[in-house]
Amino acid sequence: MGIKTVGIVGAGQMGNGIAHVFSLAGYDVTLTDISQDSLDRGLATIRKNMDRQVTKEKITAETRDDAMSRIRTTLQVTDIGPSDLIVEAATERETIKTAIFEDLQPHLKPETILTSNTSSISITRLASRTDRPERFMGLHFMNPVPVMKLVELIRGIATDEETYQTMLQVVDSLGKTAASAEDFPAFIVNRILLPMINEAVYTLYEGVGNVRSIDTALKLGAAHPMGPLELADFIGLDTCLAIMNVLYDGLADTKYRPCPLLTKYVEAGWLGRKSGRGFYDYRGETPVPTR
Ligand SMILES: CC(=O)CC(=O)SCCNC(=O)CCNC(=O)[C@H](O)C(C)(C)COP(=O)(O)OP(=O)(O)OC[C@H]1O[C@@H](n2cnc3c(N)ncnc32)[C@H](O)[C@@H]1OP(=O)(O)O
Ligand SMILES: NC(=O)C1=CN([C@@H]2O[C@H](COP(=O)(O)OP(=O)(O)OC[C@H]3O[C@@H](n4cnc5c(N)ncnc54)[C@H](OP(=O)(O)O)[C@@H]3O)[C@@H](O)[C@H]2O)C=CC1
Repeated sequence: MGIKTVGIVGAGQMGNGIAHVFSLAGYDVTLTDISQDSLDRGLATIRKNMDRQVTKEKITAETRDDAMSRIRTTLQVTDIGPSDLIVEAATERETIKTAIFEDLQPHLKPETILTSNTSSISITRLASRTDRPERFMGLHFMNPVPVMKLVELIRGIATDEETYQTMLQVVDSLGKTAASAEDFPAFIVNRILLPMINEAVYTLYEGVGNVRSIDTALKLGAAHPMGPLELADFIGLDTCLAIMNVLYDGLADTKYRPCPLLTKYVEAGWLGRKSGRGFYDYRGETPVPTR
């Protein structure tokens, strides 16, 4: 099926990045969120990131203006019902995602494809709560979306071949590369990445190193572009904890036990960059380690 219109749920760091790449690729995008504030911030971020691409001569000012004009925002999730493709990118909590799909269902076209950008939650289970498990897939972008080349494609047990082929074409049209993963907790990237981040938090918790030494060690010693604690702050510590809990519960193996220090940061509301404080404090000129 030809995809022209895309409805995106959640205007947070992933949702606005996903709107950015779809609109630049020529799709008509409608972005929805539960708060006007998040929609305003999401649009401002898209504009800022496109401005940066103009400055770096990756796109022209005209391309940016065309793309921005293809993005609409709405507080009513039902407004995105008539889209050809839905990308759900709301908070990483299964009850939230399920409720969104339930609210959307009566407003969808029969042929609409549903996708979730979930980092870890079972696609089969999310799909089973909708009226179209055969047209439901995991479409997992990486952060920052405009920069990272990969999109993981996850088929649920019932996803049909046509939907999979359509989504392969969509990923290609965005200039990204797809990697297909089976539907097991946290798929491929986060099955490997999050235990590493969790281990970095244990390394901090046990006093093997401080925030700065752990990040410097992995950046300069293993050529990672960001240290694991800096990356955790970038992803969002709430999201990191949610992914570890899905791994721990879904695979029933103690090796995925979330570090108590990660839980403590989340309980404090220190969620990383998005809340101004995490393993680093971002409220001043330069980030300052909190341990
Ligand atoms: C949790 C999940 O479910 C899955 C995940 O996403 S896990 C997270 C995966 N992501 C990562 O691992 C990111 C690791 N970090 C990096 O790769 C790099 O630090 C980074 C790309 C984020 C920034 O790179 P950097 O070199 O430190 O900064 P910077 O020079 O500002 O940016 C590099 C390029 O990206 C561009 N860029 C950075 N952020 C951007 C954004 N949000 N939008 C558009 N362009 C952006 C910059 O303009 C720059 O472009 P040029 O190469 O043309 O100069
Ligand atoms: N962060 C990352 O690096 C990555 C995250 N992901 C996944 O993407 C999804 C979003 O993550 P991310 O963007 O980081 O999270 P954010 O917290 O930045 O954004 C989530 C957004 O969803 C909104 N939201 C919450 N409930 C609803 C709802 N019922 N309807 C509409 N919008 C809602 C939130 O609004 P409010 O703020 O008002 O609550 C917020 O604006 C998650 O599933 C996450 O696992 C995937 C790849 C990478």
